[in-house]
Amino acid sequence: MGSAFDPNVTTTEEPAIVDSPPLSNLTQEELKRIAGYKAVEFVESGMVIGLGTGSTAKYAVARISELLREGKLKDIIGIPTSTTTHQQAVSLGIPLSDLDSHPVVDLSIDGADEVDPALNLVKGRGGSLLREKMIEGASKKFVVIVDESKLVKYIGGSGLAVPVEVVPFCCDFTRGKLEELFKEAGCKAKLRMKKSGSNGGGDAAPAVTDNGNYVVDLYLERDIGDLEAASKEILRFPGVVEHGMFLGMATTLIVAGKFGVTVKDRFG
Ligand SMILES: O=C(CO)[C@H](O)[C@H](O)COP(=O)(O)O
Repeated sequence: MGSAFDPNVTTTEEPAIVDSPPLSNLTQEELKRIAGYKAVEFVESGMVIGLGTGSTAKYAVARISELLREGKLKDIIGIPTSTTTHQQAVSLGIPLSDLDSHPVVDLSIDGADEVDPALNLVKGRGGSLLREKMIEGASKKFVVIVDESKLVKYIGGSGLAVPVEVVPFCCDFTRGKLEELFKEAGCKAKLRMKKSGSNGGGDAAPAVTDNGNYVVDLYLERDIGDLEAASKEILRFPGVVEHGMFLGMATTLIVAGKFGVTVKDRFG
C-alpha cells in the first residue's frame, strides 16, 4: 500500500519524514495509539483543539488529558466532533466549548477511513462526518492520524463505504438519486442500518446520526474521477445534508505503519 502513497503536486515535495524505527511487531491498535500520540506533539498550551471521533482519535484525546493532568499543557479548550467524544472528554476532565463560542479552532486532530495521495479523505464510517466537517473546516490546521491500512490510490478505493448524511424524509428517494449519480462507477447506495442487537431487534432500524439524520453508504467499484465535481453534484440533492469526502482540508497527515511513523505536510 505504501507505494501508492507517493507525494503528488498537492503535498510536500520533500521525502516523507520517517522519524521512528520500524514498528513491524505492533498491532493495528498500537499503531493507532502511536499516530494519536504523535499528533498531540502539535498541541500547544492555550490552543482551541478540535477533538476527533473514532478508535484512532480517542488516543489523541486521552493523551491531551494526560498532558493536562501532568501540567505539560495548560488552558486547552476542546471542541468535540461527536457526542461520543464529548463523553470521553468530559470523563477525562478536558474543558470543552463549541463553535458558537469559539468559531476559530487552532488545530483539529482526527482519524480517517481513507486517505488518497493528495490527502483527500473519506470520513464518517463512524457516523460523525457533519460535525467533523464543521469543526475541521473551521480549523487553522487539521492533522489526520491513520494506520497504514487507510491509504488508498483513489477515494472509494478500499471498497468500503463513502458515507453521505441525508435527512430521514424520503431517504430512499435520495438513496436512489445518489446511486444513479455514480452508476458509471458501479455504485451501490445502501441506507446504513443500526448494528445487529443495538436496538434489540436485529437490523430493522436505520442508524441515526448525532444530528438526527440517516446515512447512505456509497460503495464504488471504480474511481469517480473529479472529486470536486462529485462533491458539488452530491450536495445539489436537497435531501443531502453533507458527504464524507473531505477535500483539500487536511494540512498534515500522520501515518503509523510497519515502516515507522511518517509525517507529511501539505503546502498551500
Ligand atoms: O470519520 C470518522 C467518524 O465519523 C472517523 O474518524 C473514521 O471513521 C476513522 O475511525 P477509526 O480511527 O476508528 O478507524
